[in-house]
Amino acid sequence: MDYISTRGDAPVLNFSDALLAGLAADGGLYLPREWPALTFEDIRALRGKPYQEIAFAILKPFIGGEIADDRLRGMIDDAYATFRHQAVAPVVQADSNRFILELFHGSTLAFKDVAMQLLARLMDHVLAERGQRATIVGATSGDTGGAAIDAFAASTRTDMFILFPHGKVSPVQQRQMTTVGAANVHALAIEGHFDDCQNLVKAMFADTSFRNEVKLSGVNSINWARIMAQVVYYFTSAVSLGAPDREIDFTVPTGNFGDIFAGYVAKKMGLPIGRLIIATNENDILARTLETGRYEMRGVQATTSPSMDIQISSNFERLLFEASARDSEYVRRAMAGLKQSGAFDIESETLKTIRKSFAAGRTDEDAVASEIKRTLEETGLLIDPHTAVAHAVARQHERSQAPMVVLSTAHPAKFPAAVKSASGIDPALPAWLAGLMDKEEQFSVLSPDLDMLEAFIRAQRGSES
Ligand SMILES: Cc1ncc(COP(=O)(O)O)c(C=O)c1O
Ligand SMILES: N[C@@H](CCOP(=O)(O)O)C(=O)O
Repeated sequence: MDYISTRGDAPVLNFSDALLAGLAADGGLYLPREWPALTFEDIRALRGKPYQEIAFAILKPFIGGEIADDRLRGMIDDAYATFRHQAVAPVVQADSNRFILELFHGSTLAFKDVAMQLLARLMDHVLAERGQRATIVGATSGDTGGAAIDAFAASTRTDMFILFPHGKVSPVQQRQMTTVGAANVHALAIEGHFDDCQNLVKAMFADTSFRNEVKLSGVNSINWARIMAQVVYYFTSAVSLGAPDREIDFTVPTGNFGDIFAGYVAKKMGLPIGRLIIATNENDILARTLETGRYEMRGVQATTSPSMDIQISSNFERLLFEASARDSEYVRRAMAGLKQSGAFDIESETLKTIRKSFAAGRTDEDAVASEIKRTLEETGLLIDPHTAVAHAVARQHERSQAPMVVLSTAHPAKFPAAVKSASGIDPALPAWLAGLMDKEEQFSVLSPDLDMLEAFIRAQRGSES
């Protein structure tokens, strides 16, 4: 399978090279040249199969023959053996026609584990085959960082630097990044917002000499392999609810647009998804964009769903590319507008195409707290604030013709203060994380300065490679 950049000006790569590249050299994001298509019968045949087997069927066409089948199966099995639920991503009924897809049964209690556990194995495999090492950088608003550090702590071929906004992640999220104690991983608290961290990561990729010198790679959802691994649970949940014989709607709590874009990919591959509902907190840039056709940044608000406190939603670029019939010149213009003025307008045909598949809604902080309480009363389930954002928005978009699946992206124990204040219940961390809050932390505090950051990475990486 060939991979092309959304900006049309980077080399076409195979899967392994796209995996290691992270971001394309022209600043764009890699996507497969064409979408693998599954027939109605192919999808029906997935019913009743274990998660791992469905993962193999969905992922193989994206990887082509680059990894032997038995090796790929082994990596999938190992990745999902780390999950504490046999189904990996179980579906729980919340109402007659509303279901919750639980994506938080991995080691760090967030949906990021689903992709990150596989990504670490894929990267180590490709690096080992080539006899290479890589320096991985990542930006996190809280969950990507913990999942990445957990997944890569055992890696012998990578040095990892995770940038998080100082003081703006939950205490559990912070400790999942700062207490691992592995020599190859470094947690960096940046004085700024998540968008500053993400901009620094993109700036490091744009600095060609640094990129080549340290063999830079990335694990944010700018890396295609992250999206690819997340496509799988759209299939597992949809077939468990009767697809392909009926349409399924999904509501996804959205920040960087990676998770919901994976749903769009599943739809492109033939899964009968009716609507993909973008759910935002008060940082509602995506809901406003769907409504007005103008993507326009405003200041970031701190909320109880901090992982979605984002203004620059990286994967929206992938959607623009697809919805504009892969017009890379248009994508380049839009991204230049965003960089220069913090805004761009979506062409009317592209917007029409987006609105055919997507709808959007926002919630405020009061609604999130009420939703946590209401869901507990109605279903007995304690949900986290990100899931509550999605649940509240899902209620606005339900229709009798299709079941609604709400993606539950984090365990409530990652956000105990917000959950307790809304529900009165203090959610306990699972046994394997007991003692997390008492462990000694190790992290460095840095200002959002590219030169200083690159110097820091050179020095730390140099001392350990
Ligand atoms: C718990 C949680 N929910 C939702 C999101 C938003 O997902 P995405 O950035 O893929 O849109 C994030 C961050 O990515 C998250 O950590
Ligand atoms: N919400 C994310 C932000 C980074 O998103 P990613 O999916 O691009 O890695 C987080 O928790 O870090």
